[in-house]
Amino acid sequence: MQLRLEHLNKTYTTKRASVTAVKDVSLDFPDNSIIGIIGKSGAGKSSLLRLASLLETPDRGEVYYDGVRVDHLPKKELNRRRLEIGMIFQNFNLFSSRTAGKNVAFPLELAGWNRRDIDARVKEMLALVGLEDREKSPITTLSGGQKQRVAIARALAPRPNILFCDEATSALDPQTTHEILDLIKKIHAGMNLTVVMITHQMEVVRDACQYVAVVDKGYVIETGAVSDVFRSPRHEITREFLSNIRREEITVDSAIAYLQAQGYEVNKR
Ligand SMILES: Nc1ncnc2c1ncn2[C@@H]1O[C@H](COP(=O)(O)OP(=O)(O)OP(=O)(O)O)[C@@H](O)[C@H]1O
Repeated sequence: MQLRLEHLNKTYTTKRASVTAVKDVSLDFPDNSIIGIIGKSGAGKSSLLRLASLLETPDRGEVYYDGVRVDHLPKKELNRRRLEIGMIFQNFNLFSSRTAGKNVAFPLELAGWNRRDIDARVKEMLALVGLEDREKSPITTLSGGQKQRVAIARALAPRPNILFCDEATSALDPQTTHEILDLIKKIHAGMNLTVVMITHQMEVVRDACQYVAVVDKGYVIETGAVSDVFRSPRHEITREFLSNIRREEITVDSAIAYLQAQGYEVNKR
């Protein structure tokens, strides 16, 4: 699906203050791409995601899915559009009283699928995420990575054509993050799906996304293909995100020094 945002604005007013979280945001990415939206805490990423995923309506501006305007839809039409949207979250948002299989079944029950089709789809989705043997497992017995796999299976079970990921790997260790991003990329390659990832980690953008938008103080300050933005970032905030990943990367020399200190013989060739 092709997602287009035009001049979106959103202001939240509380008793104490009024905050404009999204300011004149326009974005337009190719069909079925993996898009990263990166920004610091409070930059407006989640607010933007809520507008793009139709959870909230903008004060001004427009949201288009495949060229059709979808903000401010009447309730019935909005509910129909919601079936086209999958979402996964940092804290998984699974039903802890249900098994893995029953979590995946939930949106299909809501959509009125019959029992036989639900059972078959649950098995298919759990196999897709590598958890075919955990259908009957209570959620509480699963690791963080396994929980996110169940959440992905649940989000994609009703065959949405866009998947929003809200800091989906932020609660996971680096190895599990890597595995979940690989899974999302594998699934994306096998189906007609646009993926929008909200993140504060440039590694996630580097490892999984084709396009990126950098958000700061409500504005999109830089956007483009990931390869172009990594090669020649134009904005200081983007450069800061990039230098953060470079600092965290293990250099060959530091890895060799570590292994030698552990008593290993290292052949530098
Ligand atoms: N429902 C709301 N009511 C009032 N203010 C809000 C609401 N949602 C967001 N804000 C404000 O809008 C600004 C942007 O918040 P938002 O959560 O979108 O940023 P973010 O980039 O997702 O941050 P984080 O990574 O910390 O979640 C913040 O100043 C926040 O306090």
